[in-house]
Amino acid sequence: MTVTVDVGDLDIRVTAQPLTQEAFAPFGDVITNPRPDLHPAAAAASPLPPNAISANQGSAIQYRDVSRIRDLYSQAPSGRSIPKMSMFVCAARKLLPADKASEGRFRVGIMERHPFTTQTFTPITSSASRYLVIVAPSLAPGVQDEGLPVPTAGHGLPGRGLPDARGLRAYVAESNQAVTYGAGTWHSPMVTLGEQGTALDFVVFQFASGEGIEDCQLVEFRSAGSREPRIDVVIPGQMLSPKL
Ligand SMILES: NC(=O)N[C@@H](O)C(=O)O
Repeated sequence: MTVTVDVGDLDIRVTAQPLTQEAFAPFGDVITNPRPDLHPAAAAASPLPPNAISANQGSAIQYRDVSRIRDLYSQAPSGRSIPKMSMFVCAARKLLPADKASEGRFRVGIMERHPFTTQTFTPITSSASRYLVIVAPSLAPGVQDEGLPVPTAGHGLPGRGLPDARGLRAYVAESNQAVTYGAGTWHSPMVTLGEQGTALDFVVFQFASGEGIEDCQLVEFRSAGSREPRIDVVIPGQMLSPKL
């Protein structure tokens, strides 16, 4: 089910920032090797981070609980779920021109949420290597979202309410970072960055019931009259240039 939201003459420009756990914390988790400097061979002799253990006869480091996974379908109308692993092959999006020639701009027309489950996107080696993570907090409940089921109990959930475009945040992720959207977190469908014709492949893990309205709720931004809604993310030039 798609809810159409009239954003009137809203004109928003958000500049994307690098994806870090600290910046993204209100919306979910970033999963990346916390100590790329630490080789498993050295792990036996060096102190490890608190969530790490030496594993596989000393040939690996295991970092535990790297992301919160939630299955809240016991609170859904269906009351059932199964774990789902899928793959999304995400084409690099065409960006719009921005104020500076080096920058790119992405117009956000649609947001979605999975109210009863976290959703983890893990990139795997592909022709593209960066992506944009766009999220928004929830507004207070209103008449337009009355029909959308959400969990009523659970610590730290956004709860009811349509996306608050004024609170939009955008992050540029590298291919060594996976991201978990918190249950019920409004987010844009994946935006791969890179040359046209390239794509970034993701292994995606979530729970689902098979009931459309429980699994994925969509919002489309519209503007009264003929004008397109202006909810834009600006990607700074240095985040678009290939890595050295
Ligand atoms: N995030 C994204 O690209 N898509 C999804 O969340 C989906 O379930 O379709």
